[in-house]
Amino acid sequence: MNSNQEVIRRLSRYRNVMRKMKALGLVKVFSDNLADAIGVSPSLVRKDFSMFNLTGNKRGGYRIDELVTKLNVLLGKDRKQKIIIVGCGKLGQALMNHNGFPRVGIRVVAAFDSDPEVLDPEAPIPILHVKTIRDFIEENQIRVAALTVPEPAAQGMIDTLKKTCVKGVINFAPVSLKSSDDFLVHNMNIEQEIENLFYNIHFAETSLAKTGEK
Ligand SMILES: NC(=O)c1ccc[n+]([C@@H]2O[C@H](COP(=O)([O-])OP(=O)(O)OC[C@H]3O[C@@H](n4cnc5c(N)ncnc54)[C@H](O)[C@@H]3O)[C@@H](O)[C@H]2O)c1
Repeated sequence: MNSNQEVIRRLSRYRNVMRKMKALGLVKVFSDNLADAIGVSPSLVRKDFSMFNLTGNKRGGYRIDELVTKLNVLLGKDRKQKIIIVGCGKLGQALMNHNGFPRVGIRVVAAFDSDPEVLDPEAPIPILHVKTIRDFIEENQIRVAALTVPEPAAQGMIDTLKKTCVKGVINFAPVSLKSSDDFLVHNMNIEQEIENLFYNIHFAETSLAKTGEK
């Protein structure tokens, strides 16, 4: 992830924390609170905010309402976040039924599959044939897609999406697909994440054991 993406990810996390604080009745927040909540230093919070002219001060803190509104604009949260899902198998269906999306303003507007058996154009989230995907994307100005097709179909689908107005894909197939300047791919490789977790645990345990030996 490049440094811009890291800042954007932090802004989104600040926003989510502040929405929870607001729901608890809090009016102001300090950089230390946000830093604690997302595990960074207070000075990094202030640096992130000053980069986007988000005002407040060390003593008086930031007004949560104002900051959330400004972050919404910065992150494009004031616009509808429509996504489509490509591949309506086990994972695609799980994402379609995920009730966390509406809470954060994300709307799954349609899903696509190549298997005629799973199509359901009349469903609340219509499942349409993938051959109609380009027209649907252009008509509905879709900018983000979730890719839940089998690995062999993933690159071909990226090539198709690149010819549309889609600008970003979250890819769940276990293949690392490349981003370009105007087309972002976030690869979510669950196997790799679990493997890394095991490696990290193993590394921590063996380092601890070595330290104990000294
Ligand atoms: N199921 C999981 O828990 C899980 C977890 C992490 C990652 N993944 C990955 O996500 C992807 C989907 O997994 P799944 O378990 O849902 O598989 P699945 O076989 O249940 O579903 C895949 C769906 O994609 C459709 N499809 C195939 N080619 C297509 C194409 N060219 N265009 C449109 N649709 C197409 C199939 O008809 C099917 O409905 C895989 O790459 C898998 O490795 C799955």
